[in-house]
Amino acid sequence: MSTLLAFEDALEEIKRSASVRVEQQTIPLITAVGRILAMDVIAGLSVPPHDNSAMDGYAIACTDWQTGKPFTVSQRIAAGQHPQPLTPGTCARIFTGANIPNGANTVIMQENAQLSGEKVVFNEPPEQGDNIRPKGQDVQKGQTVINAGEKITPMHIGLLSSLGVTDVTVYKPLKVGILTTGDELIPAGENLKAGQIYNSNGPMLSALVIQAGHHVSHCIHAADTLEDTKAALKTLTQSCDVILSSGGVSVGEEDHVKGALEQLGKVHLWKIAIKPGKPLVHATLQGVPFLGLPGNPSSTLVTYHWFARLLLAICSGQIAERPQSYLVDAGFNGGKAIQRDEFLRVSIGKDGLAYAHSQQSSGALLAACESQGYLHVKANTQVEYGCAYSFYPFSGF
Ligand SMILES: Nc1nc2c(c(=O)[nH]1)N[C@H]1C(S)=C(S)[C@@H](COP(=O)(O)OP(=O)(O)OC[C@H]3O[C@@H](n4cnc5c(N)ncnc54)[C@H](O)[C@@H]3O)O[C@H]1N2
Ligand code: MOO
Repeated sequence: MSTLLAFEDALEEIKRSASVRVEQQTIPLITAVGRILAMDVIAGLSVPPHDNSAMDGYAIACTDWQTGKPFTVSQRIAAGQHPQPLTPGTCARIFTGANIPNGANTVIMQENAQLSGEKVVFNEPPEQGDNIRPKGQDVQKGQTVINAGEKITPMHIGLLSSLGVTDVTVYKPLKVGILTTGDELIPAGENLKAGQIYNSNGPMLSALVIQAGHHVSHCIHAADTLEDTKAALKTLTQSCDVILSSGGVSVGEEDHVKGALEQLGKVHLWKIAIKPGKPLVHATLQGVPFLGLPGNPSSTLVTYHWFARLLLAICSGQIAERPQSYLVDAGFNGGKAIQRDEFLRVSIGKDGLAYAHSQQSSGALLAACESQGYLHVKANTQVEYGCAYSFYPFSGF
């Protein structure tokens, strides 16, 4: 057990060794949702660019207001018009979004105004700044609004459009190669023979990679031989920025991934103190980062979520952030403590407590589908009812 690398140390090691693997390109903003920004965006103007009205109403100078005083309407300002300075002692009819005229410093909403012939009376004393959205309230000119490495969201597209931005410099999508191994595996659609099972990790890994915004450039299935594994790895190094594999990383005679890596590249780490997912391997093959995920489907899922996702994020130019988590009290007592960090598949009950799925085998995938996230139980810790543990919802990965 002492040869296993601690969970946090393994995360640090992968973070430290990874770097951006993709080039930059400039694309129209409207097509950029989900892409990774390659340069900070600095606001070239303030938003809003001028003080403007938050309400339909009347703009006045606060000091002109007196109880019962009738105001003459000296101008009408609709959104998009350039106002004249306010004639002292008068009011301006103004509409939502219209610029505030020089000399006015408050807007009274029309519901609080009384028309009296051609004039208007305001019953309540206004406060300076009422119903005015000041210049730069949203964004100040010169402010950094998005940092390089952030994933562009629909909100960013709106914000950048408000700044007049039409194009952004982003990273090209990361080309990810996927290798599955195992003579027992056949693709869905074929008839199962004795001893065979369907390949589920290949399609799951493809989906995880696509969901994260990367490009699956090549999927290969290798037979359980050293030669076939090496041939597949050579092909993938030629066409991919990063390679992920599933299976063949444990100690059995049929496990050839680690052996192939040792012959073709450099192995940085093997075996981590986590459950599930212990025999994870991290290597470099002719400059291409490689992560070999254990073949048990839940081990593949957990090691993808924690390690592959991080590696792909950094290689694609993204800021490497730990998935969102919060503390949740356990609604159960766990088994005895083990010397590995454990990621239990759990759901949050109506009482707000975390409940472990009854099936925690690393070979079981339905349990993950029926759960909401991971409860992180640190090495040498026993889960106790009512004690708090970090809960990582699947939606944060
Ligand atoms: N003597 C030991 N045996 C094992 C150890 C150990 O320390 N000593 N570790 C166990 C642990 S923990 C894990 S996890 C597995 C990982 O083994 P591999 O990564 O070498 O994976 P395989 O042996 O190839 O497969 C394991 C399991 O998963 C199924 N599998 C593999 N690929 C797929 C796929 N694409 N789709 C669906 N299912 C897949 C495979 O059929 C096996 O049942 O090793 C333990 N053994
Ligand atoms: O480390 Mo393995 O994934 O427990 O079965």
